Amino acid sequence: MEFEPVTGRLREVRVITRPTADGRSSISFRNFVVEMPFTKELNLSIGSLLAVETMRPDTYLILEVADYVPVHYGMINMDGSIPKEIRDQVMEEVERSWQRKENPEMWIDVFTYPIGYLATPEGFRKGYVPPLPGSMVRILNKESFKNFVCAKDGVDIGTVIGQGVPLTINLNKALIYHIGIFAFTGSGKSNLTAALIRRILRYTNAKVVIFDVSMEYSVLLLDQLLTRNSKILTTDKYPPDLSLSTRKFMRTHVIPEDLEEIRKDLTKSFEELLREGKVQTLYVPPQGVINMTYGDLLKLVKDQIEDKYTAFSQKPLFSLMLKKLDAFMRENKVSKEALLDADVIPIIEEIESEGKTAGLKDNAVIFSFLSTLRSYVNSETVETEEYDVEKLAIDILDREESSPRLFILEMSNLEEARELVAYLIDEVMNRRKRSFSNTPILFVLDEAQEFIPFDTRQKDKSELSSNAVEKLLRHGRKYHLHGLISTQRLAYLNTNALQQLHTYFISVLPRPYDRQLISETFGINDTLLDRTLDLEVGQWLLVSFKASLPHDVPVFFNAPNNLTELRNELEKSGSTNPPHDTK
Ligand SMILES: Nc1ncnc2c1ncn2[C@@H]1O[C@H](COP(=O)(O)OP(=O)(O)OP(=O)(O)O)[C@@H](O)[C@H]1O
Repeated sequence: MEFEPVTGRLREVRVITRPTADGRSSISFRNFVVEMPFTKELNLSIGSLLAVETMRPDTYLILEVADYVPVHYGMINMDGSIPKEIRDQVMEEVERSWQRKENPEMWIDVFTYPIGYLATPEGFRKGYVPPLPGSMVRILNKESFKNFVCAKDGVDIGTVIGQGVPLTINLNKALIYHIGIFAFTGSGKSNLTAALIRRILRYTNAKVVIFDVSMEYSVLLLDQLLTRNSKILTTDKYPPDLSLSTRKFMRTHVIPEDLEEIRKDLTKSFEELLREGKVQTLYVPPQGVINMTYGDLLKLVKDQIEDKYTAFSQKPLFSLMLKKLDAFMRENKVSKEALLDADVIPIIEEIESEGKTAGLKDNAVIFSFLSTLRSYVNSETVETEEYDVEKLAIDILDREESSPRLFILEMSNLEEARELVAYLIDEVMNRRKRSFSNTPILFVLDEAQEFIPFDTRQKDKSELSSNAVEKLLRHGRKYHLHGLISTQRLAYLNTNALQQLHTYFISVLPRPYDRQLISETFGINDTLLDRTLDLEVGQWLLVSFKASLPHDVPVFFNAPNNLTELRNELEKSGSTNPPHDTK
């Protein structure tokens, strides 16, 4: 470990306790105040890492800077009770002394907190040993910071604020443990999402499925759509005439201001996408014409038990079937929303054999019920011309190297979108369970509060989408199915889903509740999270829990501008002309 030349001393330890965001309990944070000299050599910023001696020899506690303020001894007890004239005199004197620099009456109070790591002669390890008050505190230099924070051979996703080093992350691991992007509207969520997706497509073998309710990503990832095997799926109908459909495409998509000057090139590129058949209409069945779920079967069997016309001799068998279904679903973690599949056949066979042993006649109702059920689960799906959810799931799961890697699902109707999210995730999960493959699939949910709200409803289909996404986040990892969710309000989100994410990107969240929720989930100091309020568009705090980074250190960084990357790529592929030389 190497350090900056300027050192400080640990002056105070403060423990701050506050009620949790839900008001049910309380949470404490340790804060350490370090005194650093006020000198121009001091190289310190929010997010800098410090090392302080502890009670154990050769063991240093690592602290992260959450805030820092200059202090002048002359003003320590200054308040309104001191006469104005004296106050003015003192302040003028203090103002002059800041210019003189390196005056022992001035210093910097640095507010830090322990991030849960110790530096020992054997290297870094997780843990906490109390530091010794008064002892020396050193600042990790750029190289040591980089070694500790950034993933070796990782993918570059921007620049660490204050350090100027590239922030590299382990993208594969970030994917595995799901990703969340949280920020107030206009902070750059779509920009960061698109920048991450282009890196996922480039550096991993994952397939990406974007549920796009704001119709943004066809533009933000246009270069990827042009150069990769990909699909834009829309519930809208496009006219067969190419120029008319291109015009419609341009009309229905928002072109960011920064791309206005290449509008003509964009039109040509969209025409190319349409000509190549990369834009397809997705057939969504009218309500009710959907495949049977396990929940539907449970209801059918229950109805048989309750039906007064069902023969008494058969009722116990229906009850047995219900019991077996219940046990099967519990054991295999099959939800009621899961589509009914051939896995149910052994239960059908068992009940049939029980019926025969019990001496039921061949024409008993239960036998015809079981036999129609068997034909239903064995039936091949009716081949239709339309590109539907099932065909989409098959394409998403296609293992061929040449199969599409990027799918953008454009959905302007929210209820339809929720249904689609639920059916597609269920269909992909069920098919993956039956035919395993380890190609990762990432589902991207923008405006996640619409799909996994805190308060779900059956009526607007949010119950359906929320259950499916929760299942994806809870169990998807086993099947290499992952989620990236982005939202502007955490408070409106299903908290069960939130707890499954291990990589968080946070920018400005104006509501204290949202920030508190994050600090409690990850045990990050409130003061550090409050600094996200100062972030500018495109600046983020990355928090990872055993995922993107080698150590769990919250890190502030500048994200790349996706539109610049898009323009560069379009230029490289000859889709746009290089900008005119203005020199
Ligand atoms: N890293 C960045 N560098 C430069 N510009 C950026 C960066 N991130 C975002 N921007 C710009 O800021 C603006 C808002 O970004 P973006 O649309 O991604 O925000 P958002 O959070 O998704 O907004 P909304 O919630 O309204 O969809 C855009 O013009 C975008 O190009």
